[in-house]
Amino acid sequence: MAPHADDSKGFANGNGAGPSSTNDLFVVDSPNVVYTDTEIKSKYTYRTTSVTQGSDGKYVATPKETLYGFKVDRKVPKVGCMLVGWGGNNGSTVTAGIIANRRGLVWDTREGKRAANYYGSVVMGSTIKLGTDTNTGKEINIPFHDLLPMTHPNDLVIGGWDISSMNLADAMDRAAVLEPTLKGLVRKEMALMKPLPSIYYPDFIAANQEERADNLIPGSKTCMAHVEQIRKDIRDFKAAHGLDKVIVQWTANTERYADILEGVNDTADNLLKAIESGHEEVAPSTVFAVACILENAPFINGSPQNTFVPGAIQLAEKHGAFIGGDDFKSGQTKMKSALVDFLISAGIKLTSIASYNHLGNNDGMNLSSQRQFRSKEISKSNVVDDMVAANTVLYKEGEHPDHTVVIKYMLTVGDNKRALDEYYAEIFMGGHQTISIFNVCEDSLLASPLIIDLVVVSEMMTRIQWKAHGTDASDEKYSSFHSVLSVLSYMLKAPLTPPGTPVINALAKQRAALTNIFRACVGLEPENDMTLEHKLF
Ligand SMILES: NC(=O)c1ccc[n+]([C@@H]2O[C@H](COP(=O)([O-])OP(=O)(O)OC[C@H]3O[C@@H](n4cnc5c(N)ncnc54)[C@H](O)[C@@H]3O)[C@@H](O)[C@H]2O)c1
Ligand SMILES: O=P([O-])([O-])O[C@@H]1[C@@H](O)[C@H](O)[C@@H](O)[C@H](O)[C@@H]1O
Repeated sequence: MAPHADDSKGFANGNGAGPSSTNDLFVVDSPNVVYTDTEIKSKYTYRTTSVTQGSDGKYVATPKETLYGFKVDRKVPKVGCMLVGWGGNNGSTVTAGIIANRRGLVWDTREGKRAANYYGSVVMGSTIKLGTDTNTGKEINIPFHDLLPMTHPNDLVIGGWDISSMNLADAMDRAAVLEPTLKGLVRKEMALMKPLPSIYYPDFIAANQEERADNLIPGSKTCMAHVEQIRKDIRDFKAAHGLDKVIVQWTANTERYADILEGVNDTADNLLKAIESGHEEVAPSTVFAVACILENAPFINGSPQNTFVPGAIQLAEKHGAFIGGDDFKSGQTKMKSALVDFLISAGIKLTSIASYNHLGNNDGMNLSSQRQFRSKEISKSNVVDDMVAANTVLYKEGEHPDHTVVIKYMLTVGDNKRALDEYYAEIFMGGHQTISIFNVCEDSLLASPLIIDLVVVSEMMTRIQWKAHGTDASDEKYSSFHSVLSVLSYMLKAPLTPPGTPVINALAKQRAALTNIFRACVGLEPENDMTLEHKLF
């Protein structure tokens, strides 16, 4: 008979319900995992290695085990996704994509018929290794989405804000991303979608954005009324659609960095006071973050600006609200975070990276302004830091490859960004390796699946709790993960992590962290690819 959770005794076998699987695909048969109709509880031994360095400089590595308990709420709620910048290229494209998938649309193109899909979504388009077939020894891989009871993007209710009043059908035309045949199939539904008015503080985005700003909440700088209006919008959206939960994402224009000022945005209290007093250094994206934190709606920043000033992070921690960011990792940088990992972990000394791109969408027009470009330059440059720092064989302390980022606005190519990269490296005995890449990134078609992944994973994280297993399980209460959702890093260029914790940019490590944390929630060991079963016989 399947084990059944009994918190008074911790994890104990009992006469519980049969092992109803987390889904139709699999069930974990283990004394460390118990299923009830509402929860999955797992006991997980987290194995790490603690290292100390003796006075002789020698390292001492000590294997360490920490026992955790995870609890997953199996009830998939009704989820809303509110996008800031809904009328933009990404917002209109992801909305059309979800409608097309929900309705199973097929449309004509010059290359023949195309059907709706979620390609580019790690949750909906990739698989994870469940294990090895007992009889055949072959790998059994399952869709990542089936690992835990995650919400399905087809079920998401989409809404949001934009400083442009354009309805989503016209915004889709303005974006010029999707095939006319597909647009025709979703136009009627999207024409009924109109962004809520938003806050607009001209100094934070390029002046060339002013002409589209015709859908505004009054006030050109921060005030508590703006926070309250956004909170009300979230509540009204939730009520109007009978939602259990709302996730908010910033896919609006890239803002300039805000100065970090003592007494203004350095603490939660000072940030709230600064908003109350209308301080000019509080950005619209930070106002949205504060509103979402106070409304307990997870807020994800898909752009590179420093939305999460120290006061915003402290406020999120204080309220136990989830935040994540920064800057969708969609194309050129995603490639970089994989290629640099490959080169450096192969012992090849990368000495320079030249990353150039040009694009002709509104994002590119906004980035043609230096202060907004600077935000993007930072997020596109820092992505190699962890990989370089980890290899002290190739790089001396403080040594770093030359790295330049150039972004140019060229209207003609529209949303189909051209990314040209050159990776130059030293190899064996004075040789060199030069890798030159020409990468056409259809930016919104690459970013939209990330918006979906960020919603699905963030929402899943609101239903996962953990506890450290001491001697008496009954006294321990479950807690949520830290407010800063660093588990989202795979989708982001500049991953936000809890203060004082390391930033990991290597793409493979980011994906492993995400999949292995979800595996632990059903009591499965991390995937380690040792495949000893195929080596030791
Ligand atoms: N591949 C990608 O497309 C990609 C990758 C990484 C990051 N991003 C970031 O995602 C964001 C959106 O990209 P996009 O191509 O959709 O840009 P876009 O310019 O087409 O859309 C941005 C939208 O935000 C709106 N907006 C601006 N300020 C606003 C405010 N204060 N409140 C509400 N709406 C506001 C604009 O009117 C516009 O409709 C940009 O910041 C971009 O840098 C995009
Ligand atoms: O994700 P990625 O392709 O490296 O980066 C992209 C940049 O190349 C592009 O210039 C910018 O407009 C997009 O917002 C995105 O940030």
